[in-house]
Amino acid sequence: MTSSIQDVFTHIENNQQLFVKRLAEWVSVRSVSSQPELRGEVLRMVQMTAQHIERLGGAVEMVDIGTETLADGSKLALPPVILAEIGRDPAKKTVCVYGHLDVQPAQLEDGWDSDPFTLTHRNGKLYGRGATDDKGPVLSWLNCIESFQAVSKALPVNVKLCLEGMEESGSIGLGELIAERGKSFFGNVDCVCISDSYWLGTQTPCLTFGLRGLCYFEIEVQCAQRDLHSGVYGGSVHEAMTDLTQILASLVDSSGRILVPGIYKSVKPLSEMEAQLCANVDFSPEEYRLEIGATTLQQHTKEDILNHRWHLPSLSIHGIEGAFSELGQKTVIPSRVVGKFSIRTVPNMEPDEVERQVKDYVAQTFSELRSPNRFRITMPVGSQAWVADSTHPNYTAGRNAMRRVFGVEPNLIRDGCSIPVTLDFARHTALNVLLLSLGACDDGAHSQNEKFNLSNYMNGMKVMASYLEELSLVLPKE
Ligand SMILES: NCC(=O)N[C@@H](Cc1c[nH]cn1)C(=O)O
Ligand SMILES: [Zn+2]
Ligand SMILES: [Zn+2]
Repeated sequence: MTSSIQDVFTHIENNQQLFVKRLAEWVSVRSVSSQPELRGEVLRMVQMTAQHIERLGGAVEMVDIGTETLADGSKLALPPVILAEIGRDPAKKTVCVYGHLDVQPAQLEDGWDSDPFTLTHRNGKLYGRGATDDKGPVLSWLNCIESFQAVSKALPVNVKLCLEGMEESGSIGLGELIAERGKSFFGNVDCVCISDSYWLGTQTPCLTFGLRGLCYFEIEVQCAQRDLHSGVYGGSVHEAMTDLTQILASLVDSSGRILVPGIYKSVKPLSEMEAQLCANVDFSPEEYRLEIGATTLQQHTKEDILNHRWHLPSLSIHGIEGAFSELGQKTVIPSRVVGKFSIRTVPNMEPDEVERQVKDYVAQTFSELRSPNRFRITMPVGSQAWVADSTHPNYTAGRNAMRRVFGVEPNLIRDGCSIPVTLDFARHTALNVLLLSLGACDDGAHSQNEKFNLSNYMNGMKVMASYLEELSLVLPKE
């Protein structure tokens, strides 16, 4: 008797302990792509995943994508990209699953309640860096495929995998690979699925069809050849931090309005359909405020909040490299500081124009300080916003799968974060990309105490299994 999708679901349910243990192994690898000293860990994570796919009978290619040049001019090898395939039945459709194996930095001292790289199960939540962004979802795909195999149910579609180790650092090198393999590895792919985004709330599942882009800036100011005692030298040096903080303060006002001249001129006006979408989704401003622990928000209605998160640019100041930030009262004048901020871009903003506007404005602001210090501004990462065709059968398959597992209609939403590869697929292929969101809004991606709900982990694997079956039914036959 052939196995059913219910048998796959039952296998998933019966192997919860094994799947949690595996996630713990993955989270324990400190695959932080932004810290060069941990590049070996990113490589180890990629190799572990490749071996896991091979154990599932997959064919794996580890593609060398070269090196990156660090701020000091040195070269560092980029982690290879995994291009793999499980199932090559020419009679079946093919989906390509994308995910990333690198994570954002984390340390206990940031305010975690447990070691960020030790998966900790508390009250039905699996706490650890990468649990939701994006190791949990990537591992879910492999567990899902294993569950089909375990009950001897053939995969309904062929599955290709594109897994990288640099997403949290701007997916360096991936775009070129997709361009190069657009007609080969990606040539027989029918659609793409990415699970690297989050629900608007904690209960209603979501499909995401739009993301903001990201323009990341670094402003370097140097006032001396070494750090200086602020008592001995203070008052006689044009301090780099003084210059930098005045520049940063000139970028955005307390209402969140970006002060760079012309930055809003290319923003696409809100359409009636977009306004309606904001009005229809299941989202509570009060739940959102309480969940993030803010006393008040910049906006107060559901529509206004979502419009600002999805359809309008925002500017965030992230930190200052070289500034003193430890506990205690170090009395130093930092000789060289690098301020870091980013602008989330929305449709029709172009990264090149944003770069020009920001650089002109910051240079003008710096010149008005009449400072003799050395100054430089760069934009290491720049990407546009991304919006998919949510009427594509790929979205129908996602919707049907979510409805089957959760018993409710998923919300169709946009998100304010960025996933660079979505643009690479749009630029170099004609493939539809579905963001099959598995994480809850309070998962804390990039934040302290990042977590993945055990229920989202387990139900997510069932959604994936059901999505693969739905794809085989809804994708048009040739
Ligand atoms: N889960 C998606 C995500 O977190 N994407 C990052 C992408 C990034 C980070 N630095 C450069 N790109 C995001 O911050 O949106
Ligand atoms: Zn991610
Ligand atoms: Zn992330």
